[in-house]
Amino acid sequence: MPDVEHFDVAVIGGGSGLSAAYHAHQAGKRVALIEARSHALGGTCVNRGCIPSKALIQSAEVMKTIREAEAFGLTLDQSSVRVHFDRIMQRMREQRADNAAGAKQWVDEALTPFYSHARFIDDKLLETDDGQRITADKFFIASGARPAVPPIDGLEEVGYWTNEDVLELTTQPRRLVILGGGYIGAELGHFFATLGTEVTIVDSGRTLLSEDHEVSELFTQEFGRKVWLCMDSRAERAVREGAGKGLEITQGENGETTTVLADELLIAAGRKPNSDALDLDKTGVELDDKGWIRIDEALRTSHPDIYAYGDIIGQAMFKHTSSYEGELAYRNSQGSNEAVSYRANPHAVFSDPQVGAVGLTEHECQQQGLRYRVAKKAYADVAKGKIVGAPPGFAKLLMEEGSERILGFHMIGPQAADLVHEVAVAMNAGDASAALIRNTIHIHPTLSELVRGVFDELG
Ligand SMILES: Cc1cc2nc3c(=O)[nH]c(=O)nc-3n(C[C@H](O)[C@H](O)[C@H](O)COP(=O)(O)OP(=O)(O)OC[C@H]3O[C@@H](n4cnc5c(N)ncnc54)[C@H](O)[C@@H]3O)c2cc1C
Ligand SMILES: NC(=O)c1ccc[n+]([C@@H]2O[C@H](COP(=O)([O-])OP(=O)(O)OC[C@H]3O[C@@H](n4cnc5c(N)ncnc54)[C@H](O)[C@@H]3O)[C@@H](O)[C@H]2O)c1
Repeated sequence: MPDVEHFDVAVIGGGSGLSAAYHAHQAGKRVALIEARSHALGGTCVNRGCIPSKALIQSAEVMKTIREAEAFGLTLDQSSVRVHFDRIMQRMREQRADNAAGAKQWVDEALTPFYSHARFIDDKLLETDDGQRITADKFFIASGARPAVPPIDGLEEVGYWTNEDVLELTTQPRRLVILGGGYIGAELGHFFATLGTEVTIVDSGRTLLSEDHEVSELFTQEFGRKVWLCMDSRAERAVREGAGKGLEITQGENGETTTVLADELLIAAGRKPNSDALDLDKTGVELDDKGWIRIDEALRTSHPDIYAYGDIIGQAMFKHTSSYEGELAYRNSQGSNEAVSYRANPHAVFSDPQVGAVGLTEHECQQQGLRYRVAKKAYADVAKGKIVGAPPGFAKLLMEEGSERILGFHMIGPQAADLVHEVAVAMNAGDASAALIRNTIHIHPTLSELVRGVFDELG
């Protein structure tokens, strides 16, 4: 029988798992970190998600600036612009490797790493594939999620990419069909389309993105200028025609069936939890019917010494959110009792236009029976908005009637992801009063005047 090594804390997953591990290490605990992929510390965000996708999108943003130069009095020979796809991909891979190496260095120095796949073989007893056994006082499961592939006839035979395969490309596809117009479809669609790939997005919804309805509507309208959109569409089967591949789709309830063809097919239709290979039945940790780990407000599972956070709990699947959850879960494991709160949890879609938001959408305000007031202001309404070219886009504020509490804030347009933060800070401060922003002097001329301006509307 292999020896069992005991730790204060054991963390499964070297992505946001590093958050709980970091706080445990800072507190002087002996920490075991179990990660199946030794070359990919930092998990999805560093290796398959945030970092590589944003590195690619940066190249698209530069291309957009070149394409729009004329409007700012700069004439460029557009036909001389060359896309070196291989260099763009190489740059992304270097950034990814650099980040992963930095994370690995810290793990190797600060923690006790086990680079192997782990599963529970008993209550509070883990075994790795290479035969090591680990017990701990407290466990943290941060084993994440992977691409969900819908059961579409013929898909496996025809072949497809996920966001992970895209990162290994060396040549640019001429035409691409993307199934799914959520975060990944909007972001990678922006990357490919801006660099000249003919992109078609197929989605079952009526608009792209699950944002406040006015943001989703404007996004769909603007994004539809550079990609083909097949909305309200059901994928019936995957097909191959000559060298091309694509989807047979039906639009609407009784709509016609058509085929959308391209060189390649990218599936971006949501995520699936990595709970299936952990043998959680040995621990009593409960899953919901889709396999996400059930947790309470303290991020504790149904086992008192096992916590779970990050994508594996299926809530707000963002890097910054899982880092926050990791710190909270660690504190709760040490006697604190703080409830997780997503009230002021911001998010962004790094597409074109860009989206940034925090708090409730207008539909959520209605569903919760809240009495609210709405204000909206366009980029073109502020000086800096005009200076940057008066792009389509706006800021939208939802404020509670009477209390003046900020309920939600939504932006679509340049720098929306950065601009939304001051509202998140205000929502975290005291009574989350809209007056906090209204009474703050903002620099002129900046796009932050759009944020202040929309608060002024309800002053
Ligand atoms: C294309 C894409 C772009 C994204 N862009 C953004 C963005 O811009 N901003 C943002 O905030 N979020 C973004 N996200 C979401 C973000 O990446 C995730 O929410 C976050 O990385 C989740 O972290 P996690 O630790 O829960 O899971 P992961 O990072 O997936 O970590 C789980 C780790 O556990 C390991 N593991 C799993 N099972 C076991 C086991 N049994 N034994 C040992 N190891 C195991 C895996 O190898 C993995 O390394 C993006 C996601 C994708 C897919
Ligand atoms: N900027 C960011 O923070 C960022 C970026 C990328 C990914 N992510 C995270 O990764 C997660 C996964 O992203 P995603 O884009 O795969 O999922 P998503 O949930 O954002 O979007 C999936 C889309 O696919 C559509 N869809 C699903 N099945 C379909 C089917 N059979 N036919 C037609 N349409 C279908 C849905 O209607 C939806 O619009 C996100 O939820 C997000 O948490 C975050």
